[in-house]
Amino acid sequence: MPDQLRIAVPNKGQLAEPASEMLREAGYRQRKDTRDLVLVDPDNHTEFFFLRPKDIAVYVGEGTLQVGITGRDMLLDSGAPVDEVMALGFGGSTFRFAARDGANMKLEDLNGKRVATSFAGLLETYLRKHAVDARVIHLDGAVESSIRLGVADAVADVVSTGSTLRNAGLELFGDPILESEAIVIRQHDAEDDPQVEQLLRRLRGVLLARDYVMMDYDVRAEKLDEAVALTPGMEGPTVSPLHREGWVAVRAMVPRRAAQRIMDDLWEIGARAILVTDIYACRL
Ligand SMILES: Nc1ncnc2c1ncn2[C@@H]1O[C@H](COP(=O)(O)OP(=O)(O)OP(=O)(O)O)[C@@H](O)[C@H]1O
Ligand SMILES: O=P(O)(O)OC[C@H]1O[C@H](OP(=O)(O)OP(=O)(O)O)[C@H](O)[C@@H]1O
Ligand SMILES: [Mg+2]
Repeated sequence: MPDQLRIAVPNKGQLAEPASEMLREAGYRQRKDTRDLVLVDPDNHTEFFFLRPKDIAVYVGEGTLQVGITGRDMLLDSGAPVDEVMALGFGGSTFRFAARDGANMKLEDLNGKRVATSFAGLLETYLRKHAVDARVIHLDGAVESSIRLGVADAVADVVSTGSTLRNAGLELFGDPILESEAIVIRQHDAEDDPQVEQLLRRLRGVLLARDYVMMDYDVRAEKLDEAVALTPGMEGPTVSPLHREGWVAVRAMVPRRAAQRIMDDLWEIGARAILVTDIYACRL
């Protein structure tokens, strides 16, 4: 019997719900009560620990938990000895500088100034790399208010829609510091672990099932090459005989976003009975 796989999952905030949803889709049990801190999934020999997203890299870095889900910004901020092993496509945000609207700040202008952030590690690394000598004011959250309240001259914060910044009367400046999203992390140089490999395969399957649909259609045999160019599939489409002289049936995975355009193009070359279905789960 293998040891339990121990996985760290955000207990609250922007990543908590989508992370649990993805694990559920990958066939794992997830908590029903958002106050639960631990959940055992005996069928999968897995234990889930619900922790603050910022702490997850610390636990995984110490090796007490083999795998965790957190934000890329939080991983880099922690400085923990962990690696990003998979991007999960949700919890997308950009880490950016902002200052009072109309201040027209540039990165160099931060020399000698105070910059408030809740990602001090990430910010200090960036300032050092760009040889900017600013004082970093470490706050826990609601960083946007710090300028108005006289605690800082600029902020470095997570931006998604930008509405929090706008409401606080701030404007962005400088290049984006980091593009972040939810990721899976593991300890540096972690040994191969079949349970972890299985988790990653399952998550990859969920991502594919979200991003791709299955397309089926009938086409004249002489048009098959043109059709296959439109729907190359993952490893080549399945082509089956059709009980109709001169026609074949084709089945291939296509990107969900492109499905309507591909259907139009297939129709143009004479394909008919074009069907699109959701993929419930997959392993490629
Ligand atoms: N508004 C947002 N939209 C999308 N992603 C976001 C947003 N705010 C934060 N994130 C991302 O979600 C991850 C977790 O951030 P979150 O704000 O949930 O944690 P936190 O600040 O520690 O918790 P809380 O805000 O509940 O105190 C980070 O990687 C961050 O980049
Ligand atoms: O660009 P927007 O779509 O407005 O989102 C960005 C805001 O979302 C996060 O705040 P959160 O609710 O996590 O609060 P926090 O500052 O206390 O972490 C982040 O820190 C920004 O304040
Ligand atoms: Mg937050």
